[in-house]
Amino acid sequence: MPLQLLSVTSEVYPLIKTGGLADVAGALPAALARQDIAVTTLMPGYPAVMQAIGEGEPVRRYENLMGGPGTLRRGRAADLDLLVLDAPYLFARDGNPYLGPDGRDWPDNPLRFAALSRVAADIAEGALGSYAPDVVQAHDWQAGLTPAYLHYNRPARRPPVVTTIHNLAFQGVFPAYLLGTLGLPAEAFSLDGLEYFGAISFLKGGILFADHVTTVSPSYAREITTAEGGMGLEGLLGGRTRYLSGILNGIDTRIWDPAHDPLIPAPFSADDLAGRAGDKAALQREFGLAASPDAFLIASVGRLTEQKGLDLLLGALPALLAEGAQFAILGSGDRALEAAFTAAAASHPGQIGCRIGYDEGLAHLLQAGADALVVPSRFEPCGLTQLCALRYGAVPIVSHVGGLADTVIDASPVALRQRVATGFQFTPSSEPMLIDALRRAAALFREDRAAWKQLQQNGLATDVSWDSAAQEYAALFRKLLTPSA
Ligand SMILES: Nc1ncnc2c1ncn2[C@@H]1O[C@H](COP(=O)(O)OP(=O)(O)O[C@H]2O[C@H](CO)[C@@H](O)[C@H](O)[C@H]2O)[C@@H](O)[C@H]1O
Repeated sequence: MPLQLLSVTSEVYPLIKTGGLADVAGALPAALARQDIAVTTLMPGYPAVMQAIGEGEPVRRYENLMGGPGTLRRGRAADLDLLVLDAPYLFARDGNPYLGPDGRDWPDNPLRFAALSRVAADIAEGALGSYAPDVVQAHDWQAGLTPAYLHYNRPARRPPVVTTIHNLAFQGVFPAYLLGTLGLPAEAFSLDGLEYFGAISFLKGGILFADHVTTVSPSYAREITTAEGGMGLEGLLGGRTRYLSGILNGIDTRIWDPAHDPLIPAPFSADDLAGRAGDKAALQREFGLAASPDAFLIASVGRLTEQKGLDLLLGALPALLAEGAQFAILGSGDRALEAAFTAAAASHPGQIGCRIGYDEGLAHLLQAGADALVVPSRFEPCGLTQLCALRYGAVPIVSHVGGLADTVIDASPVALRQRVATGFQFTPSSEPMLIDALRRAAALFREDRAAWKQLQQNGLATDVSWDSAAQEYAALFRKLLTPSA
């Protein structure tokens, strides 16, 4: 009988995605299945999700869930076993799951995600009868109240809960007066409860009341216990290091497979990188760059935010152009950064190309056609784009933080000699050090193509699949079920 895991998440690829959380929640179930773990995913019934499961099978009805009715429906979509919280007054809104059309957080976000966590706790307690999980995995602040409800309710059945932090920058902090509305007792407003600088924090609840906390890389697990990386929660996290671990993310190697990728014009593999030339030409066409096979083409893909250090990249563009390099960027986010990269492309036609928006196909083309992928993050819990880059032969140029530090081997003279390097790292995350790394990369590309090809082949040979992460999660879940643990 497989171990039954309830995964609680606010987004799942390919049903709804704003960031890497969706990729992880979408890919882990298949990898865990190979470890004899059956995952059921609880998520909100956004319109796209309701459409994907149709009617589903109603398994529980709520007359009053945070102020309105809801139905929990069982269904299957995208190869996932789903429990969907169909509560139209909370979730029947198109577009971004967290933001209204004005780009601001929905004002009722605390109610929306408390409802998700409340239902998760009910399922954990055994409310469904037909299904009761052995272990619960609560992802990010949106599921953070799950172990808090279990703590304050003191149910007879209380399976272990693992809280997984994908990004400590988002904590779900809301006014304390909401406690009653969220169905939490007044005692929860305390230092050893949800209280956080005079407000309440959903993620604090997730950390405090979980049996174990994971984050998505070993380095980030360390960084979040420091004043610099802990975002105000370092004290709590530092006091719980016995229950805190970092498990490095993978990527879905079926979706990201350069030998069989319908989203790129020319397939390739580690043994035969020749196809990349066709992909590079297509990328140059698509981004309006000069059709030059020998130009050093650097790409960037992701959310345009300060976290990702894209303001540093903006400052480094003149140096990059001075190296004769080309630059292609795909992303969306901060309006000022969107405007700045759009303007940079307009003033450097043929050298800089920019696409604002979200586009899976272009993301694949960028990875397949670019010579290098730059990720200059200020902090990075894991990072998925550099993993895709490794698998696609786009040499990653990354800051030495979090999961970036854990997944890229810098092309130091020793690593080059030993033929183990996979990319370039720089530290600290500053403009001068980024420029230095870009210059190092440009020089190697120009002067030693054999060494460059070795970097690409080492990247392609790196295991970026979910297999070892799934083994680590499986070992953790099983340990939590062992009485002596
Ligand atoms: N405009 C666009 N068009 C197409 N595709 C786009 C895109 N913008 C982003 N993507 C894709 O979305 C994914 C984002 O992955 P990241 O690791 O950068 O996630 P993010 O920072 O959101 O997530 C957080 O959670 C993840 C998962 O744990 C951590 O890896 C990460 O460090 C943490 O910040 C990548 O697969 C990327 O290709």
